[in-house]
Amino acid sequence: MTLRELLQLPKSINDKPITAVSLMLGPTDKLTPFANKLQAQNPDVVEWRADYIADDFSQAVMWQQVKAGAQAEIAQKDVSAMTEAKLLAEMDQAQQEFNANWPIMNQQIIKELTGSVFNTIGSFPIILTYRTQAQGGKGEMSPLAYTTFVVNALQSGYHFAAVDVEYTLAVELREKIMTAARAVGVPVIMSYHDLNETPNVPAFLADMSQTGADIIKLAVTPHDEGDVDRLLAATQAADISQPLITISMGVLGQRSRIVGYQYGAEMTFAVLDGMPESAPGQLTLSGLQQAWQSK
Ligand SMILES: O=C1C[C@@](O)(C(=O)O)C[C@@H](O)[C@@H]1O
Repeated sequence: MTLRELLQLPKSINDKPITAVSLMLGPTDKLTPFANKLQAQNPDVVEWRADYIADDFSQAVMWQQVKAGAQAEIAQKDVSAMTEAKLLAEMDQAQQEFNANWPIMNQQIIKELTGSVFNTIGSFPIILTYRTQAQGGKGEMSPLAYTTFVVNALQSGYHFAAVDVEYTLAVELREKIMTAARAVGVPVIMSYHDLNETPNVPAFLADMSQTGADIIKLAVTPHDEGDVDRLLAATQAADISQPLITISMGVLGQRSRIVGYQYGAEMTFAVLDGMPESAPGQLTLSGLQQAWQSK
């Protein structure tokens, strides 16, 4: 099956790869300007980089907010030391209750976050990605909290075109996400970023292919042109059953984003004009299209 078929995208009218742009908005950013640019520039899919927002609604952050409110209330009261001790004990109790209620609250928060993304840009197929810091993203959640976030988003009732799972996540957590994805008919992209070098690409692709994921994505860092060639050659020679997305990052690797499809990379990530890149070396969508036209 091709990646286009897996993601249920319309047939390509040219031979070009699927174009993806990333949505990287934080809690105070507005979605509408992004949505307007999206309509105007029209990529094939949008990757929701949830790591830009999810941590602002983590259990620790939400408890800090609740606690600050309660503390402000106590501070306003003129209370004796004894009463204060009692109020602090009540706060402990409140924290325990908060923790007990957290799974349900978390579910609700994630549903609302997902809903706001789908209500604004849901006319585009959306890939769900939570990228950890170790893999080049902003996400600082624990592996378990990351897993819970992704599982909840998958179960929120909104249908994602695909879900990204980091290859570095523990096998049992990866399996949890894959099981949840399968239950709602969402294909899994197993992804790995090497932010330092271009490793042994054939070995990596073969190992990643064993995970049972539907799509394999490998982004690496070149030190010279030879590294970029190596990535492209390994993409072409890959003997795995899943569709592939391979990227050589940084300016040096930029040509992999333009010509990678000729070697078998079925999706390429670009930037909407006037938006920040989600990984080093991304071209603008218009720059990418110009590069294709001038070939
Ligand atoms: O995995 C990828 C590919 C990417 O890292 C890139 O190099 O374009 C950009 C990320 O947002 C995405 O999740």
